[in-house]
Amino acid sequence: GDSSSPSQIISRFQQYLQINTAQPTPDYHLAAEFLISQADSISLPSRSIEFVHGKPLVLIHWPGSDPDLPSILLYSHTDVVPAEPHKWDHPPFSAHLDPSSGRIFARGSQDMKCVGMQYLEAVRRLKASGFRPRRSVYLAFSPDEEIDGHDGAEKFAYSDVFDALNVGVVLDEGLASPGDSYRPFYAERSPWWLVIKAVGAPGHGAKLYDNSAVENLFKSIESIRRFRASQFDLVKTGLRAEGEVISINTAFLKAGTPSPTGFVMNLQPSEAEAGFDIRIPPTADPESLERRINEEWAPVSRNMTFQFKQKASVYDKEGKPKLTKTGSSNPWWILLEEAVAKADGKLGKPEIFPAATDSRYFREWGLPAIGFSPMANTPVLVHDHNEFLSQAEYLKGIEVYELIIRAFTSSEHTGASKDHKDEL
Ligand SMILES: CSCC[C@H](NC=O)C(=O)O
Ligand SMILES: [Zn+2]
Ligand SMILES: [Zn+2]
Repeated sequence: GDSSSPSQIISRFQQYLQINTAQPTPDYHLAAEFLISQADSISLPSRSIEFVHGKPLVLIHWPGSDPDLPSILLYSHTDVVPAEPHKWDHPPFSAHLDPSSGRIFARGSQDMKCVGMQYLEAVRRLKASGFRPRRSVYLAFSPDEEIDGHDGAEKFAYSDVFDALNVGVVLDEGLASPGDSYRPFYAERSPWWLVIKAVGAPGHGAKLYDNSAVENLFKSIESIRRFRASQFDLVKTGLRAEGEVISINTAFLKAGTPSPTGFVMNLQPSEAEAGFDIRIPPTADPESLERRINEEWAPVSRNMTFQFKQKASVYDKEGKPKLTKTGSSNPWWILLEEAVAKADGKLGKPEIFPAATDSRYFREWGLPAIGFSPMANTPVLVHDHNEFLSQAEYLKGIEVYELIIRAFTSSEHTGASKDHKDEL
């Protein structure tokens, strides 16, 4: 049929969603093959690059008429988080379209196969209309975002391939919005995965004594919980947005002496451990949090040690907090606002993304990166059961990207890129 018809557009989205790219065993090759076939069908050159064997990144190029201008990078990740099929109303890789609501159910429908395909559809339409971009446009489809991006975005952002693209601005994922405004993100919180460990003399389960491992750990946990409550209160009272406070949540608790029937009940263990997922906004002071960890959460005086399983810096290469400028100080931001308005959409106020995205690897170079997924009137279902996006919202998002790409590629401002960032 007509490749520009809504049913064909939706069918291509469904095809991408049906490729099972769930961690920890994503079918990256099938996804790459599909994406390359999409590039072929709109006559754009593409390549599949394996910075790490078995983990292809697909790069598609729409050459601009002024290739010396910094380019636009339309970025997305191809992997998705796992799903528990029996807890879904429709199989998570069926991309079932509910005829009455128009909802498409699939893992990845919001995070973020929607965005990757919308970029492609927007380019397809602009190209068909005869539009020729001034700047070059690159589409990158990257592996491994969901497991840290080390073999995906990080390798890419540090590669010669990336340097050769002369990227001036990156568009990456945002979050759905239950209201009618799209949500733009100018920064994200840095993940710190902290494991604290306490040791202490073992003893009889009937004895009350100080400095057992578990007592030592509990003192830390009490302090951690007070800190957590103080941060959460700022959100509950509306003083801060979710992305503006430090979050800390328990990932695991570990202590006890195993026995064939469970745990030994009358023995106080000599070691106890806990793991925490901490997220720090770039607006917070990481040194003061480190002091808290050293002095209150894992003090040597209480026989405690700690280690980080993950510790992303809040600073970029130049030692500045990883923030993309917003509003009138960033010409890209203005272009985004104008494009969304032109599409009759609303743009909410800039937010800090509460979790991690691959944008951190681009912001690390001082590059502007904007998190934006055009999904309004949609519940936030990233990583949840029954993740869905309505076909109307999906189609609307393509129009929004058409206008964004038009605006970004036409603008004459020189912009800045990784090696020439003095202008932004
Ligand atoms: C530290 S890499 C983990 C990346 C992951 N990103 C999306 O959920 C996250 O937990 O935020
Ligand atoms: Zn994502
Ligand atoms: Zn995710």
